[in-house]
Amino acid sequence: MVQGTANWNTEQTAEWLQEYVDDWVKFYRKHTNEGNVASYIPLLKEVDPDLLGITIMGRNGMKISSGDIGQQFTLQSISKLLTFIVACMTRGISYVLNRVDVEPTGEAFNSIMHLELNELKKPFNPFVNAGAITVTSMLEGKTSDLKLEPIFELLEKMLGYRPSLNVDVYESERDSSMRNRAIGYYLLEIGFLESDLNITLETYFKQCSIDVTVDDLAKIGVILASDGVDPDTREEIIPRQVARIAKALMLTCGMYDASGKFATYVGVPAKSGVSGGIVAVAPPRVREENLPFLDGCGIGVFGPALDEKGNSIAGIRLLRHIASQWDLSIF
Ligand SMILES: NC(=O)CC[C@H](N)C(=O)O
Repeated sequence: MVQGTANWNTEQTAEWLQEYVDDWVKFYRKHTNEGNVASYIPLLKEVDPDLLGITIMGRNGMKISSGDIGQQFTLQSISKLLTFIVACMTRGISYVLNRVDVEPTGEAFNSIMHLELNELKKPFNPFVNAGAITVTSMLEGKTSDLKLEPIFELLEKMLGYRPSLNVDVYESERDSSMRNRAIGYYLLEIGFLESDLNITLETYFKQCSIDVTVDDLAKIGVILASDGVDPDTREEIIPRQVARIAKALMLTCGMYDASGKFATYVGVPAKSGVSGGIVAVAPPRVREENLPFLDGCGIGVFGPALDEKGNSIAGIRLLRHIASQWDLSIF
C-alpha cells in the first residue's frame, strides 16, 4: 500500500485509490465460488453468485465504486437496522428498548431454540428475526403499507429517491417463510407483539424486499458515520442518540453469530443481509499516518454468495482487506 501522500482527498488520489479497489474486487471475486446464494427464499436462488460490487463514500465527498455496482438487490436483514431506527424515532428509544434487548445471542439469526431456552422478558436484540419482528410490530399504522411508510420516507431522505418494493421477492418469502411464521406465532403466544400477527409478518417480509444498490448502502453508512447527519446537506436525518445505539447494535449483533469475528478482524459497525448486502460504517479516526477516509466513510458491498452464517463470503473478505490496508478499525 502506498503511504505518505500529502493529501488523500484530491482527485488524483481518488484515481489512485480506484485502481487499488478495482484490483481488490477482481481478486476477491474469485472467492465467491467458496460460498452459496441463499436458497430458503426461492427467488434469491436465481441470482448470479459471482457478483461482487462495492461503493465507499467518504464524509469528505470522495466516492470510489467498483465491480457490479448497478446491480439491485433486496435489503433483507439490513432492513432491521432501518425499522429499529424508525421505531426509536416514532415511539421513543426507551419504549423500544423496554420491549427488545440489546444483547448478542451467539445463535443463528432465525433461531427458534433460544426463544424457548431462555425465559425471555424480551427478545435478545432487534437484529435476530424474533427481535426484528417484534420491532416491526411496534411500527404505527393499521396496514403493512402504513407501517412501511416511515421506512420509505427515511430512505427517501437519506438516498434522495424512493426505492421500490421488489414484489416478486416479497411474494417468494411470504409464500415460503414457515420459520418466520413459527417465530411470529411464538412471539404472539408470549405476548411480545404490539400489532396483528399477519400484518406484522406482511410488513416484515415487505421491509426485507426493498430494492437497493451498493451506492444506497454506502450513503446509509456515511450518514451513520456522521452520527445521523447527511454530510452533503448537513441535515440531521437520524437523531444522534439513535444513530449511536444503531451503531452499537451493528457492532455487537450486525453480522449475526459472526459479529465477534467481524469486530475482531474488520473492526467497524456493519449490518448484513442474506441477499448478500453489507452496510459498514467507518467513523472518523485519529492516526499518525496519512490514510484514506480519515474523516470517516460509509461502505456498501454486494456479493450474493454467502458463508455458512449467511454473510457475503467475498464481501467480508474484501472489507477485511480494505479495513486492514486503510486501518479502518475503531479499536
Ligand atoms: N438474515 C437475513 O437477511 C434474513 C432476512 C430474511 N428475510 C428472513 O427473515 O429470513
